[in-house]
Amino acid sequence: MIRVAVTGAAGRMGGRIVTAIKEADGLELAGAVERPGHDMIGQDAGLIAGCGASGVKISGSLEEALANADVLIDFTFPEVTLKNLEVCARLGKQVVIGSTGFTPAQRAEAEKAAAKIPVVLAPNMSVGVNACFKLLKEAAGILGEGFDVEIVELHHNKKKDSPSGTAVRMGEVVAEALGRDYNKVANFHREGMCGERTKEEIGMQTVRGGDIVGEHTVYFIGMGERIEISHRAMSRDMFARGAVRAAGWLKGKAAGMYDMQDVLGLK
Ligand SMILES: NC(=O)C1=CN([C@@H]2O[C@H](COP(=O)(O)OP(=O)(O)OC[C@H]3O[C@@H](n4cnc5c(N)ncnc54)[C@H](OP(=O)(O)O)[C@@H]3O)[C@@H](O)[C@H]2O)C=CC1
Ligand SMILES: O=C(O)C1=N[C@H](C(=O)O)C[C@H](O)C1
Repeated sequence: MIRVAVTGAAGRMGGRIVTAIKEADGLELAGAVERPGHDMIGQDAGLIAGCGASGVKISGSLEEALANADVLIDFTFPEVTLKNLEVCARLGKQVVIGSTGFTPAQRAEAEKAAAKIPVVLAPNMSVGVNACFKLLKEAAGILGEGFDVEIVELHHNKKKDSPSGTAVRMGEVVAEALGRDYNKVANFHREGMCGERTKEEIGMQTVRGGDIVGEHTVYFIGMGERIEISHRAMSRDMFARGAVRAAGWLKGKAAGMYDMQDVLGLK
């Protein structure tokens, strides 16, 4: 049995992950964490998730929640994730990270911790989005320079980071396939007399509103034709199932940084 602890257990993703662990074969919930002082501390994590009593109380201490766990699943925020990673590296626990919005410096910090323990870090745990990454590479390779690339993502009004981690990864995949540097060609802002579109830029547009779970479209726009590769998430459950699958996959893996392409065998 693989014993899993979950941070942000009372959050939007945390609850779905607690439920997905309960539904998975070979894994069990061993710990649940919220920030110290959170209203839900001391409550049963399964009851808060809506999947029935789990016997695991939400704790304000990561160390306590990890005491009986092999692996941590963390969907919180980069600053929190990095602190949690440090604790896991010290205690020799495996980690699955779904948090998004890492700066390059924060990403480098995560890589450092992953030299000590096996870590899966992915901006999107769904099979569909990971298939899209492959399709995008293929499409960009075929279409080449003749098509303008624009990426549009839509999310709920509580999302804190922009553009989404998934949209950034899509931009990186397309840029790499076209021999461009994403950090140089991504264009996040057009307003006023901003001039004609350059051939190289990749437009990154963000929409926020209501309860949209997550939608991503990459447009390849040519003269007289347009290709759109879209993914729409209908619920958070497939992200949670992906994270739980990654937690199972980590068993026996060497220290290092992995992503969902490794977990799904898509590399
Ligand atoms: N990789 C993927 O497939 C996906 C990634 N995400 C990413 O996951 C992250 C979380 O998203 P979401 O669940 O919607 O956000 P939520 O805000 O609903 O959840 C985050 C949770 O973490 C809690 N938290 C804050 N600080 C700590 C701490 N120190 N220790 C433990 N828990 C803490 C928050 O508590 P409080 O509310 O009190 O601050 C909250 O309950 C985001 O970065 C999002 O982009 C989301 C979906 C899919
Ligand atoms: O915050 C969210 O909700 C989501 N975040 C991820 C991202 O930033 O890519 C994945 C998903 O689209 C939902």
